[in-house]
Amino acid sequence: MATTSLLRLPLHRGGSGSIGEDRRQLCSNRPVFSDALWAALRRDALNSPLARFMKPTPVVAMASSRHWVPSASVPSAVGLIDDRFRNWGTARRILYGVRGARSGGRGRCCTGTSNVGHETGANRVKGEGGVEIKQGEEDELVVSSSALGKFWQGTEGGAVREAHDNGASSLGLQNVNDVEKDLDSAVFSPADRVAQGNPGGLRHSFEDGRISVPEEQVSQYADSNGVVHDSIETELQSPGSGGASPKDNRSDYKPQAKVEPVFLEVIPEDLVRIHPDLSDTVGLFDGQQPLRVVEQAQKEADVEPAKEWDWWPSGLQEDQIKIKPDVQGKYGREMAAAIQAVQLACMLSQRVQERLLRHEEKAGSKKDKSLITVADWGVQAVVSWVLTQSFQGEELSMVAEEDTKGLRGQSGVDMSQRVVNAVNECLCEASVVGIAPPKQPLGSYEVLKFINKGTALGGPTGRHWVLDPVDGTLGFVRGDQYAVALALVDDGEVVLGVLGCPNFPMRTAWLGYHHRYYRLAMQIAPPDPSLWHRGCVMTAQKGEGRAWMQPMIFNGETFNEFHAPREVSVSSVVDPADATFCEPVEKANSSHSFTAGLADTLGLRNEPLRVYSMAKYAAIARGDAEIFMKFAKAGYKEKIWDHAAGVLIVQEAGGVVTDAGGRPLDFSKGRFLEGLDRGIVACCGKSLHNKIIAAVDASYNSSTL
Ligand SMILES: Nc1ncnc2c1ncn2[C@@H]1O[C@H](COP(=O)(O)OS(=O)(=O)O)[C@@H](OP(=O)(O)O)[C@H]1O
Ligand SMILES: [Mg+2]
Repeated sequence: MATTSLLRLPLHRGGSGSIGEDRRQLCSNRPVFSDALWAALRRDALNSPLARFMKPTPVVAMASSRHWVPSASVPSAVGLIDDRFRNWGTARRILYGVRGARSGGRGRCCTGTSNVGHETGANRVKGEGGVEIKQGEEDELVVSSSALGKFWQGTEGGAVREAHDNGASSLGLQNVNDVEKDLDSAVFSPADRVAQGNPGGLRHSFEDGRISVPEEQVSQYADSNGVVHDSIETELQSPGSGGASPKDNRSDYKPQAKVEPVFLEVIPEDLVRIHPDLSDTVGLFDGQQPLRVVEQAQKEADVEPAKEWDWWPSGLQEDQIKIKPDVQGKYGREMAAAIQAVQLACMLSQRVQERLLRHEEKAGSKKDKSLITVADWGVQAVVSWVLTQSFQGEELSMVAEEDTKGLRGQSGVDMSQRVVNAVNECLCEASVVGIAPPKQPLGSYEVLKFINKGTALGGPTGRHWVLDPVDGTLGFVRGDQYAVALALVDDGEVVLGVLGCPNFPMRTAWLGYHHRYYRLAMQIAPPDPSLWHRGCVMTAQKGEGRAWMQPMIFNGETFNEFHAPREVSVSSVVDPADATFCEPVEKANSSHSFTAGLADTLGLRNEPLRVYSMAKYAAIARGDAEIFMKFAKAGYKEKIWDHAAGVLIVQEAGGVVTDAGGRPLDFSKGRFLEGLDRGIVACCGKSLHNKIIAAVDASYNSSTL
């Protein structure tokens, strides 16, 4: 049977460091007796890939608790119950580290920051020099160090990186020698070590770079899954606990190292229970188990009080809400919910965009440097909430662009609070789309849970909602076009598409004006609704052969006959000389030179229409343009949420969409459009489409794509 090493370090209750009944209480100046801790950390580390970078150097971990992790970050503690450490039975979260070992900086000691569990947002305390200890049911700290080695990766050039989910956490240590040098700087003198005594009561010695612990201190421990672990029993004590102990006397302790070992965090075991069965973890929060873990996290740690709404949100009483979009067809029920979700979510995105333009809100960036805003998360939460409300008791699988990584940690606290506020601000108006608002505002934990529902993997069977909460983020932050795109994939086929384009006016003529202009104009003199100045929502169901457009709900109005959908259809142009093609605004997303070459070959005379987002599909579906082409750089994998809704709407409006080889796009392979041949070509009709595919074939090999 596989064994992992586990060190169980009982923490003593009482004294100034006590964590007592109130688990949120901070533990200040709680020394963690490092010989014990370090022994635990090193014992397996020395048998891990990290070992070759390490010297047998005891480092003292001095915990002094200062930082409290706000409840908003707690779901992040369970947010990645997926990969690296799944072979654990149970573990508690330990963050330990050394001040100065900052990510990306001039790290002074390779200890850095780590979780002994899976990714828990360690970065938020990195470099802050504080320690936090949250207490679980039992006063016991469990350190399992077997995964430590996995946390670190040696790269080809000998560089050490944190194999942390947050890719930004390179320690900036360039080679093995640097690591060793840095470790040297963290050595505490033997005299210090003697002075420290061996407070944990753990006897061990270092020989040939390996740590050895006397047999009698090692016992076996079986976790709840029956996995047997080696365990070492020793003690951690807080300064005031239990009277005169040699361990208490550490307030004058001063490490000689330039770097100061810092933090340690423990969270209740249940928060980070890891499911040994892989099937429990696939799809993350999609399965029951992980959600239960989140639930547990809420109970244990989310202290945010649920507040009542101060007022009945929209002025409508629940029993007055009668509006329900009446949608027929096989997926009529789903379509009705999808329209409500998109209409409501667009209210949120519009608000956020206005705030961005007024500089009251700002965008952040993701790991891949792409932009993200409150609206990306907020829309995802709102759509997820509406779908959950609409299909209560039914399983909900959602493949969506965002996850909650960027909302974790210290840096994410502020953003997550803004997201929660935006979501509540929006949900309290849910009755405008015919849904009763929640009885009380959602807490941060709930909002993050709704966002996390989007982590499903999709695939060839079953129903999966596919969502791009803000497509065309660049356009969005620039105050330009963007789309909220929701589709339903049933057994691998897109069967329903709803595309909300808040800045894409119903009437094409208005496209000539920048939407900021007419927004301004509207404030001065509100125009007649028949001017169709506002954004639109386009919809289609598979097999209907028809596509629809309705005005976006605006300024808190409720659904009414004006919002009834109007049918749209593609352009009837067949002559390339009269056709207009759309393409992404950014060259980085699609080669403008390649499409210019194609346009030339085909005799397209009009200037390309460069529009952000899936509004391009909307433009084709309603005849504003004839062709949409996207040729990303080789190696870029298109995501299903960037196309699903738009593709169906164009097809049902009478258009043709394929890859550049003329094959249908395959939405059955998970989160990516696997097997896509070169690029995407959407066209108003077959004959134009055939010409483009032929032209691509003729010129692709000589292109630099
Ligand atoms: N390198 C690269 N190549 C191709 N495509 C990429 C690339 N990087 C990102 N993306 C995806 O493109 C989505 C934006 O497409 P747009 O058509 O709106 O592009 S553009 O902003 O008008 O240039 C954009 O969607 P959002 O992230 O939702 O904005 C991305 O999914
Ligand atoms: Mg997108």
